[in-house]
Amino acid sequence: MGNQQVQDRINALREILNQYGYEYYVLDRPSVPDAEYDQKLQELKKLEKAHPELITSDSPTQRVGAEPLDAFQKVQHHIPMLSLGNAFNEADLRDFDRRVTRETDQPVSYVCELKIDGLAVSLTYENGKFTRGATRGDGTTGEDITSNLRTIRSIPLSIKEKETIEVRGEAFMPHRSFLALNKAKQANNEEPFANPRNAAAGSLRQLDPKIAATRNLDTFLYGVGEWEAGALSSHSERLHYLKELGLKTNPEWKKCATIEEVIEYVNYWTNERPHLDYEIDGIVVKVDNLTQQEELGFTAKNPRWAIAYKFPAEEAITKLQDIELSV
Ligand SMILES: CC(C)(CNC(=O)c1ccc(Oc2ccccc2)cc1)c1ccc2c(N)nc(N)nc2n1
Repeated sequence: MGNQQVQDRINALREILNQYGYEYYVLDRPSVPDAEYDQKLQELKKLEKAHPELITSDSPTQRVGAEPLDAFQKVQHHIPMLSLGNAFNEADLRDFDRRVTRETDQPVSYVCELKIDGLAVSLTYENGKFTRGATRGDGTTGEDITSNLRTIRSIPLSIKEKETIEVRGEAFMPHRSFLALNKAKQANNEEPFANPRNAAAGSLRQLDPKIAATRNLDTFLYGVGEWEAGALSSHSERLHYLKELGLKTNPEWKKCATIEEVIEYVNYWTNERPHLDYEIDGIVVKVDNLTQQEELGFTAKNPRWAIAYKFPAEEAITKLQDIELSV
C-alpha cells in the first residue's frame, strides 16, 4: 500500500474502533462480537508498528503507556473540586428544600444523581484530545494520573468539543471486577481490598499504568469545571451535553420538580441499590437552574445548592457480603 492508502486505512480503523469502544464501554451495548474488535485492533497495531510516524496520542492502541512513572505530579485545580454537605433522613432533605426555596424567588427544581462510591476525578480535553486527568486531592491540589485514566476504556481519548473543557466525575470499580480482583489476590495470598472504593483508589495510585489497565475501572461524569464556551443554563443540560460529547454519564439521574419527588427517588434507590453493578453511598440532590445555584452560592467548603443524602453505612457492608455469597 502507498503511504496515503496506509494513512487512510489507519484513520478508518481508528474511527471504527473508537465507535465500537464507545458502544461497548460507554453505552454498554456492543454492535459487533469482541473478535471483530480484536481483529481490527491487531490490524491497526501492525500498521502502526510498520509506520510509527503515523501514531497519534488518541489512537485506540495508545491506552496503556509503556513506562511506569517515578511519582505523580501535583496539579492545581483552577476551579476547586468542592465537597457536599450531608443529609441523613427525610427531615434533613425537607430542611434543605425549605432553605433553598426561602432564598430563591423563582420555583426551584432539582436534579437527583446516584452518588457513586469511587473517587472524584477531573478530565481535561484540549482541542478535542484528552490531555490531563487528575484526582480531586484536597479540592485545590490533586495528582496527575493521566496515564492511569487513559487505561479506562469508557474515557474517550478524543471528543468533538474543540474548546478546552474540563469535566468531572467519579472513577470506580464495578462489583464484578472487584470480586474477581479479590479472588485473584486471595489466590496469590495477597491482602484483598476492603471495598470497591479502596480498590479503585489503589488501582489509580499505581505508578505503572499496565497494572491500572488490568483493573477494569469505569467512570460516570457529572459535572463541568473550566469551560470558556460554557453557556448552558441548567445542570440537566450539562448532563445531556456530556453524553452528547460521548462521555459516560450515569443513566439513572432524574429531574425532580418538588422535594416530594426527590424523596420518592431516594426511597426507590434505597431499595434498588443492591441490584446495581456498582457501589453507591447516597443520592446527590442539586438545584437544576445554574442562575439559582449562583444566587445560593457556597459555605466555606460546600455549595449551598446541593446536598448528599447518605445511606446508613452498615447496610453497605451487609450488601457486599450478600453479593459475595451469591457469586
Ligand atoms: C456539586 C459538586 C460539589 C461538584 N461541584 C463542584 O465541585 C463545584 C466547584 C466549583 C463551583 O463554582 C466555583 C467556581 C470558582 C470558585 C469557587 C466555586 C461549582 C461547583 C459535587 C460533588 C460530589 C459529587 C458526587 N460525588 N456525585 C455527584 N453525582 N455529584 C457531585 N457533585
